[in-house]
Amino acid sequence: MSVLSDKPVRLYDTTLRDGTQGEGFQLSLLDKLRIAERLDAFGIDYIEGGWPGSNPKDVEFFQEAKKLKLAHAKLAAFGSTRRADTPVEEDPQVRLLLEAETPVVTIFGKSWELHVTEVLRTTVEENRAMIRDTVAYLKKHGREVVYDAEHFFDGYKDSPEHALNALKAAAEGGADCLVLCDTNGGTLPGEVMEIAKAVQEAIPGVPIGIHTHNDCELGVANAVAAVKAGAVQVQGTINGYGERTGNCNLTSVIPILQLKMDLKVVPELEKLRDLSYFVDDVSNNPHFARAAFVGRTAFAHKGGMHVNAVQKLARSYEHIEPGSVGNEQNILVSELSGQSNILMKAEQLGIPLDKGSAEAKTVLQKVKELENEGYAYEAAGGSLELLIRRELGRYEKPFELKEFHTSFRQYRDGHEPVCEATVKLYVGDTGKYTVAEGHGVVNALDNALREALLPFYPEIATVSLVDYKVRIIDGHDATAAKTRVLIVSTDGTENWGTVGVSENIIEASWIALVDGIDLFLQRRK
Ligand SMILES: CC(=O)SCCNC(=O)CCNC(=O)[C@H](O)C(C)(C)COP(=O)(O)OP(=O)(O)OC[C@H]1O[C@@H](n2cnc3c(N)ncnc32)[C@H](O)[C@@H]1OP(=O)(O)O
Ligand SMILES: CC(=O)C(=O)O
Repeated sequence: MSVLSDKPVRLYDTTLRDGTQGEGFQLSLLDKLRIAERLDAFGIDYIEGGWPGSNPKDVEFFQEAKKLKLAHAKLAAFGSTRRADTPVEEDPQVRLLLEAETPVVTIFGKSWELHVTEVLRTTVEENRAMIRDTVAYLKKHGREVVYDAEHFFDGYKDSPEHALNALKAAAEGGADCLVLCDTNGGTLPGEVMEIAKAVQEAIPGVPIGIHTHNDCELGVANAVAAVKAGAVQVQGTINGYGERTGNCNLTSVIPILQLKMDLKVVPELEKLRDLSYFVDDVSNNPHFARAAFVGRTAFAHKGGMHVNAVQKLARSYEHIEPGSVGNEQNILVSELSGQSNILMKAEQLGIPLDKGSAEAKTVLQKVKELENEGYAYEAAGGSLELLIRRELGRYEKPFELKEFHTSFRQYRDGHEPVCEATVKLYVGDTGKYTVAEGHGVVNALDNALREALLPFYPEIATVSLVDYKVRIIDGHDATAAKTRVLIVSTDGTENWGTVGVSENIIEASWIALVDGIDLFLQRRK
C-alpha cells in the first residue's frame, strides 16, 4: 500500500512554482533542489517543482531532481491544457510536461466562462475539449493527473452549470484529483464549503482538492473550510509565498489540520519552524515575526497580566504547546510588565527574586521610567540584564569611562572622508587614552573603545557588532525629539541587544555600544 494512501489529507506544496510567482521570491536551481529535499524530509506528499514549458531552469530542475533520493514525496510537473485549436500531441508545452518524466502532472484549465471567451478567446465547447483531451493524453502516458480548476469559485458563482461542465471534462478525461482554485482569492469560507459540497454531489467518486490565495487574508481559512467539506488535497506554499498576497500558508494549515482537526498529515510537526526559517533563508527573505505558529512572536508574552498567568499555567494564554511546532515561549519586559515579567527574566539569569520584594519593585519601576524616557527593552535583552544586575547588586564595573570625542573630516582633494574617535577610560587605577579611525562615527568609537580595553580584556576580540538600528522618538511636553539606538552584538555563539537613548545620536549609540561590551564582560565574570 502506498504511504500516501494512509493519509486523511495530502499536502501538495507549490512553493517552487506558485511561490516563485510572488514578488521578491526567486530561487536558483540549487535552491529549488535543496527545498525539494527538505519538503520531502518533512513529509510533504506532492512537490510541484515548476513549469517546464515556462523556462529552462524548470526543465533542468526536473532533470536534476531525478537524482534526488526522495523518501516520500511525489514530484509534479505543472503546465496548462493544450492550446485552443492545437491537437494535444502537437502541443510543445504538453510535450515538455511528459519529458519532465514525473509521476504526477498537474494542469490548470479554465472554469470561468469570462476567461474562456475573453482570455482564451475560444468557445466553451473547445475549452472542455482542451481540458478533456489533455487530461486523457497524460493519463494515457501513465501519469497521475491533478487537475487545477483555475477560478473555479468565481466561475461557479457566475454560472454553476458552466463551471461544473468544465470540471466534468477533467473527470471524463480521467483526472485523479479535481482541485478547486480560488485563483483571485476573493471567496469567503462559507462559499468555499457550500461550493465544495455541491461539486462532490455533482461529480461523485473523484477526490477534490483545494488551492487558495490570500487576497482576503482567508487563504488558510478557505483551505480549512474545503477540508471540512471533504477536500482531501491541500495545495499551498511554505510561509505563504506566492502571487500577489500569496498562497494558502502551509506553515499554518499543517498545524491546524494536525493539532486542531486531528488529521495526521506530517510525522514530525516539531520540525515545522525550522522548515519555515529554511525557506526564508534560502530565498533570502526576512522571517515574518508575527507568523502564526512559527513566528518569533507567536508565543511572546508582554502584558503583565498574561505573563503572570502563563507562569502559573502556560495554556492560559497559549492555544497550543509552542514546542509542538518547534517554537518556544518568550517573555518580554517593557512598560506593560508586572513583577511577574521581571521575576521570569531574573530566573532566566539565575538570579532568585521574590514577588513583592523591594528589589522586584525597584527593577519594575526603573524599567517603566526608562521606557517613558524612550528606552525599549523588548529587543534589548542585554541592557535589561545589565539593569537587573545593577539594581540587584550583581554588577562589577569593568571600566570607568572618563570621556569620548568624535570627529568627521571631509577633504577637498577627493580623499575619502575620515571618522575619528578618542576614548579615555580607567580600568582600576590604570588610565588609557586611545584614538581610532572608522568607516563611520560609531565604527570609530567602537574601534577606540576596543583598543582601550583589549590590553585588560583580550577576550573582547571575539565580540563584534551585527546590527545597528536608529529610531527617532517624538518629543512631547516641549522636549526635543530623542534618538533610540539598538545594537546587536555577537561573540560568534550568542547575540545580545543593547539600547541607548539620547537627544544626541552619537551619545545614544555610545550608550548602546558600551552596554554591549559591558554585558559581555559581566557574563564572563
Ligand atoms: C493561475 C496560475 O497561477 S497559472 C500559472 C501562471 N504562471 C505563469 O504564467 C508563469 C509561467 N509563464 C510563462 O513562462 C509564460 O507565460 C508562458 C511560457 C507559459 C507562455 O508565454 P507566451 O507563449 O509568450 O504567452 P503569454 O504568457 O503572453 O500568454 C499566455 C497564453 O496562454 C494562453 N492560456 C492561458 N491559459 C491557458 C490554458 N489554461 N490553456 C491553454 N492556454 C492558455 C493565453 O490565452 C495566452 O495565449 P494568447 O495570447 O494566444 O491568447
Ligand atoms: C492553478 C493556480 O495556481 C491558481 O488557480 O491559482
